[in-house]
Amino acid sequence: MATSVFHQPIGTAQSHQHLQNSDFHHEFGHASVKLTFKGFKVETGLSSREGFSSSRRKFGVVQASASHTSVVQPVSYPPNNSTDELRKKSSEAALILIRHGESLWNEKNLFTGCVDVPLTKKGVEEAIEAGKRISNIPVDMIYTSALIRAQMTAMLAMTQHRRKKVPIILHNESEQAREWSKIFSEDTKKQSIPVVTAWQLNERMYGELQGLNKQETADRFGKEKVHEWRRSYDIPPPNGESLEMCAERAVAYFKDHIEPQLLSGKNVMIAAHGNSLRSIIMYLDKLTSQEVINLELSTGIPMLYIFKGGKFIRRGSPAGPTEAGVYAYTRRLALYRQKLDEMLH
Ligand SMILES: O=C(O)[C@@H](CO)OP(=O)(O)O
Repeated sequence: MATSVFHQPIGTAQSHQHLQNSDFHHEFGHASVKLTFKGFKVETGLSSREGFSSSRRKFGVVQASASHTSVVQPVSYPPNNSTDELRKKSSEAALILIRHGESLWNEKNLFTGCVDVPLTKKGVEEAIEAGKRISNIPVDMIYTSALIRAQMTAMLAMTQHRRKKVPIILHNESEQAREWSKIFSEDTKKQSIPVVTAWQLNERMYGELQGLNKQETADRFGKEKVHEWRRSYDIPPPNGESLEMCAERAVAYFKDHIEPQLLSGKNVMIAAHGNSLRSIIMYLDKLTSQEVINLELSTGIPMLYIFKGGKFIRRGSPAGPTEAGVYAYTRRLALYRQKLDEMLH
């Protein structure tokens, strides 16, 4: 079997060869990935200055909306710069990314984009399986796209979580929606995980390809043209979004809304889509526009990053609920595991 990409430093030319390997996404899902947890010491991704300053700049917006919600604990920054630097250095949190399980249009091989299609039975099973893999990893906040396939995936995955907190979708679309979904028990709030839905995390908008069969489109316009529409970085499909355009809104959302949560020590799960997640991974792993072309994500396979000292450290895909190695990554995760064991036994 080929070496897993997680045996290799992601930031090297060699590892990008691995990213280009078409086995890449299968390897995420293979049980042997657990070996890769041992001695993996590569730091990749964000050198965060730019990201954080932009996060801070827009942070008022996050706080303003969070303060109206019933379950999100707003995060706040200390005013003083040196304390801020210290916090940046000391904070650590888990970030789980998951592409939704198979949808009914994945099954039919149709371009889906922003069409709101549900999961197949296989997709439901994939989401549950994904949930088992991450069932011991703390999750304090969930972000999903506005599309049902990502939301189903997040909710189904959480049915498997050992902590048994209840994921609750926040409704901030109007004052009335906020009022009507209020929770009046602090205890119940503590046993909840806020789920934020954001259109910015949606699949790229596929324009006039939405609803078309991928094979028939390739037969009609040529395999190369269709590959260019599907995987080039900056060439949009007819009247749709290029990956670059999708990245503009998805990565901006990540920087402005999700990074501040990670920075405050919240463990975050994002359930989204092939292309919105490819653009976020491009940012986290600092892939070039050439490298991202060959990055493929499987449906329903969670990917774990540790956010530490202002950097994203890629940890691969948790092999299963019994994989103790996952928790050795950071002291906080180890403590969380210990507490969880004490609580549940
Ligand atoms: O149809 C879509 O919306 C996407 C994801 O399924 O397809 P592609 O992999 O071609 O970007």
